[in-house]
Amino acid sequence: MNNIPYYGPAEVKASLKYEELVSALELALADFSKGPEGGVSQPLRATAEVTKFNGFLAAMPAYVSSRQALACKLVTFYPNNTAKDLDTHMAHILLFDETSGEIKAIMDGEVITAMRTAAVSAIATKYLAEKYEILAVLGSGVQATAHTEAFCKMFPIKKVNIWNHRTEGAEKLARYVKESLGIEVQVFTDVQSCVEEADIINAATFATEPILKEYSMKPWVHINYRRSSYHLRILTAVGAPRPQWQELSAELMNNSTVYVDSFLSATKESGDVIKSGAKIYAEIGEVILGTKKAEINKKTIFKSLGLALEDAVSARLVFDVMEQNKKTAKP
Ligand SMILES: NC(=O)c1ccc[n+]([C@@H]2O[C@H](COP(=O)([O-])OP(=O)(O)OC[C@H]3O[C@@H](n4cnc5c(N)ncnc54)[C@H](O)[C@@H]3O)[C@@H](O)[C@H]2O)c1
Ligand SMILES: O=C(O)[C@@H]1CCCCN1
Repeated sequence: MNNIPYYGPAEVKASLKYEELVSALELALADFSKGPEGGVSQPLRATAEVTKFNGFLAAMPAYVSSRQALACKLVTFYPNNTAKDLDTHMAHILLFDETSGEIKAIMDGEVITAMRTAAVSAIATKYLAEKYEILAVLGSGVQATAHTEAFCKMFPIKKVNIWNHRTEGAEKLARYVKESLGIEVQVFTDVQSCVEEADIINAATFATEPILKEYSMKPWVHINYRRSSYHLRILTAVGAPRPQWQELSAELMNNSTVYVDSFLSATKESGDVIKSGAKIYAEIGEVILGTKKAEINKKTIFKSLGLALEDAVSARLVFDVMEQNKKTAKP
């Protein structure tokens, strides 16, 4: 138990690159959707509710055989922390040796939670969207910022539209987009106008009631009359992680082709799925595997709950980089 390495947020951030994360997670999501022969073991996360303080503590263990990644994330979610100027999600990840079960490292899990969630939304977008010029972002917190960064790195985004329920937040994110990413940006005060022209929409808020309604999305952007000239838009939705919460209206869910990260998580944890009764078309891993084709004649939603396998794969990537750094630093 002595000398277990600890990697803080700065070390984790320096070790992870979106390109590598996307490739590794794509393979792991495909393994997951293969079923038992994919070599992924991942129960539904166990959650201890702290009702008095509107929070929870979740344990998220997973094993991904193809990456030799065995890990458990412990994450707290306290939405009321915003008022205290504290992070709303706090997380640590324990990484284990797959052969012996010994602990190999403990690391910050907040950077991983932000980056792996954005990377998975980017994977869904890569497979399911057909045009990548205008990004609409609903929310301006950790996830909205990570998604903006990941999407702008991975796709040829020309403009970012931002809406947040508090305009100051949207303006802060807009300054980051303009000054650090060098991309045109516009802040909106209503959701409808923000998403109207977008090719990709990302929703990452604490909304507990739908903020995005049926009328807010057109299924296609019509360029001319031939099918090849239409392009499919995508909504990646990462919020509303509780069975009673909704970020998207039931009409929108029911009039869309719904893809998820995990059938089990979506049907047990997602208010958007449970309250709307919407049918799930496929896991994104099935699309990556090619066992389910992308549906192209409807609105497209990718509903993400967040999976332990994503944390395990990311933690393993960080560990490998840190070990490599150690070797190269030795005289
Ligand atoms: N799918 C996943 O893998 C995954 C992973 C992490 C977080 N999440 C979820 O994503 C969402 C955003 O998380 P975050 O880390 O960015 O949190 P955050 O605290 O950094 O940001 C929360 C955002 O929601 C906004 N907001 C607060 N109350 C709102 C309301 N009533 N209506 C609309 N917007 C509101 C805030 O202004 C802020 O922009 C949460 O629901 C979180 O649980 C999902
Ligand atoms: O996958 C995650 O890490 C988060 C934990 C909190 C709720 C939303 N999903």
